[in-house]
Amino acid sequence: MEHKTYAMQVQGLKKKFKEKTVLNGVDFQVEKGTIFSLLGSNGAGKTTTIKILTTLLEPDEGMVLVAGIDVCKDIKKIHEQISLTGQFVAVDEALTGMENLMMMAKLYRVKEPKKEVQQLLSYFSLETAQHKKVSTYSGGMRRKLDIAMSLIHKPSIIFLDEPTTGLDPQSRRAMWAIVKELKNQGVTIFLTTQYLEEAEELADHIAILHEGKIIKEGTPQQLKSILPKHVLELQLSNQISYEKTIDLLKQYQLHKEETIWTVSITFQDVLNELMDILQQMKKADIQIQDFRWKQTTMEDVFMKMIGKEHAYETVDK
Ligand SMILES: Nc1ncnc2c1ncn2[C@@H]1O[C@H](COP(=O)(O)OP(=O)(O)OP(=O)(O)O)[C@@H](O)[C@H]1O
Repeated sequence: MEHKTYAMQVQGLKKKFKEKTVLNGVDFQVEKGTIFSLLGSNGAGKTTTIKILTTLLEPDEGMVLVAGIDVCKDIKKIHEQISLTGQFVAVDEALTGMENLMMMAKLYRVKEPKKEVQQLLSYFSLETAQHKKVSTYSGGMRRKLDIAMSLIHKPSIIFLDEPTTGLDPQSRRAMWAIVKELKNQGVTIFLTTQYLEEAEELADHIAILHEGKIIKEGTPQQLKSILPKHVLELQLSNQISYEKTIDLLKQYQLHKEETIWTVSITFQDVLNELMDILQQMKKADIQIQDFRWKQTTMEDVFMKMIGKEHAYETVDK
């Protein structure tokens, strides 16, 4: 069943812990050389999926091929192809960055360890810190070292489990650049993240895991097209204007936030409807404090897909 264009193929994957079913027939495919992001709420089973794909955990049922190899059959061969960074890989705090890398190079019997290690240190801008103990590193430097260590054996697939959790915005952006560069070099990346905008920024394909199954997948653009594009948020000047607006616009799809006198309107046909609304509001002497167009975010899509109330999907008539 190996497919030339897929780095990973998962079909009918099931996993239970005692009586608790975590994965209940998960299906997805990841094309080679792309970034795939698996999203899900806390406890949805993302880490469980990664553990199965990286051979740390056995599936109960289903087909799981990584680099064309069955995860239940040839673990050693899979290990040559993959790397895992994030929640499980321990960088040794008592060693320097360079020593950590050398340790990995020896573990993988890299032919020219010094040369490879220097290349990685340079690639990740860790040269000046290479002789300092990791315990003195910032969060961003540790993550970079973690990824550098996982690349020493030149894997074709890397698993990044929440690579930017806890990093400041600048380090997150630096990490994004690294992930994109890895993709440019042809590496396939399996990414989990708490930050939906990160998935949107990086992923070619996103799958949403919920209640044991993939409930939606597609490119970020495809997923965002589920929701209306045009949502106008109006902040009214006072309670009377707020109430008048709700009454006046009752035929529209509205989301109301009374405590801040804000009403969001979902449009189908922006131009005509907007002109009409503004005229009616002027006639009714409604005072608008502020307004702005809202962009659909991946978070909006995610909340809608997992059935949590979505601000602009609340129909109040
Ligand atoms: N070894 C285990 N034994 C029993 N239950 C487990 C085990 N590993 C995971 N679970 C349970 O399986 C469910 C899925 O856990 P998992 O860590 O895969 O979720 P996750 O999507 O990665 O969540 P998070 O975003 O919080 O990391 C959780 O309810 C968890 O408690």
